[in-house]
Amino acid sequence: MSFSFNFDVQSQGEECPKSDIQKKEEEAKPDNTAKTETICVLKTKQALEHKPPVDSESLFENSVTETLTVGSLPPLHYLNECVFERTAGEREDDEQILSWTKDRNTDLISGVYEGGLKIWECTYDLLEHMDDEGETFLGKSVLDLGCGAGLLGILAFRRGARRIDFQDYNSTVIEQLTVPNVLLNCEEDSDEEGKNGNPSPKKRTLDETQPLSITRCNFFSGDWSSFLSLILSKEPVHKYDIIFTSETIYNTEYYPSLHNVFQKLLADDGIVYLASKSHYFGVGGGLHLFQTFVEQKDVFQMKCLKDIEQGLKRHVVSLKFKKTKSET
Ligand SMILES: C[S@@+](CC[C@H](N)C(=O)[O-])C[C@H]1O[C@@H](n2cnc3c(N)ncnc32)[C@H](O)[C@@H]1O
Repeated sequence: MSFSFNFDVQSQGEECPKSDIQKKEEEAKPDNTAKTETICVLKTKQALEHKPPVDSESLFENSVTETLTVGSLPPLHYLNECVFERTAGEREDDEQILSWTKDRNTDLISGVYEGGLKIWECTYDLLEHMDDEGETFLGKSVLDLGCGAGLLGILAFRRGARRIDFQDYNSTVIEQLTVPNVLLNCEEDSDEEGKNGNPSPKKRTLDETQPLSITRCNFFSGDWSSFLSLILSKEPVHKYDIIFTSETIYNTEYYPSLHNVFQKLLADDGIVYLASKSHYFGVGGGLHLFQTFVEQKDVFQMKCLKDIEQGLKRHVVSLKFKKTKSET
């Protein structure tokens, strides 16, 4: 598996798949010059809620399923990303990101495709950290923010979380990758049975009252501001006990909307687990810039949980609401 990444910050005059809002703006512009500017400036995508399809068979056509095992965590199943290279033309892809990323061999096109079709390195770091920490997730409400393949949310799902919401910028990622991956994890693995049919220690960590049913999961696409408005529009407003977010702080432009999601949607005693590289070459963001941003906002206490020194430096951190004086 390759961990290299190619950022493609949109250059002038190139044609690329566009978000609905970008398309609308272009229609209103009379000439091509304005069109190019619009593509470069706007990075918004209207939030949508996605329901899993009734007939999901076509999602798995010509696919190869992989299984990831980390320590004592339940095995996590997912589609090998090479399926999109072979079947891009046959899949639903209004955003055209499957064919675009295949042809351009790019990991990220800022504001168009935010990288969700591959599993990024820090997801593995965060899974390892969750294994070390032994979080059970029982009865918790979890958000996998910028989920891509959704392995962090799927871990919470397999471990008995009460509600798991998945959000990705791209609707194609949600429909073609996240939803199929959750479906692949809806059956218990036979190797979780212990000897004589008794539950193994692994299986006992699952909440027996929570069936592995996709009805516990919700799926959203769209940019973070729009996603936040959508969640806040539902009464009663839902707050999350745990927010996972891996490799989502590469672009400093998105820090205000990301921070706003944390601030508005995290439960008072909730926790954000964030995993990131120290620095993202090519786009400029990274953990230290985000930490400065968080300190300036003065809402969250950020704590380092794990540093990984091999290869590009990576980190796992947590964010919790700062306590007011009366609470301490
Ligand atoms: C590099 S991918 C990481 C995917 C996954 N978390 C992983 O670690 O494999 C970054 C993710 O952040 C999300 N993202 C980035 N910027 C966003 C924005 N402004 N609004 C909404 N989502 C965004 C995208 O959905 C994308 O999947």
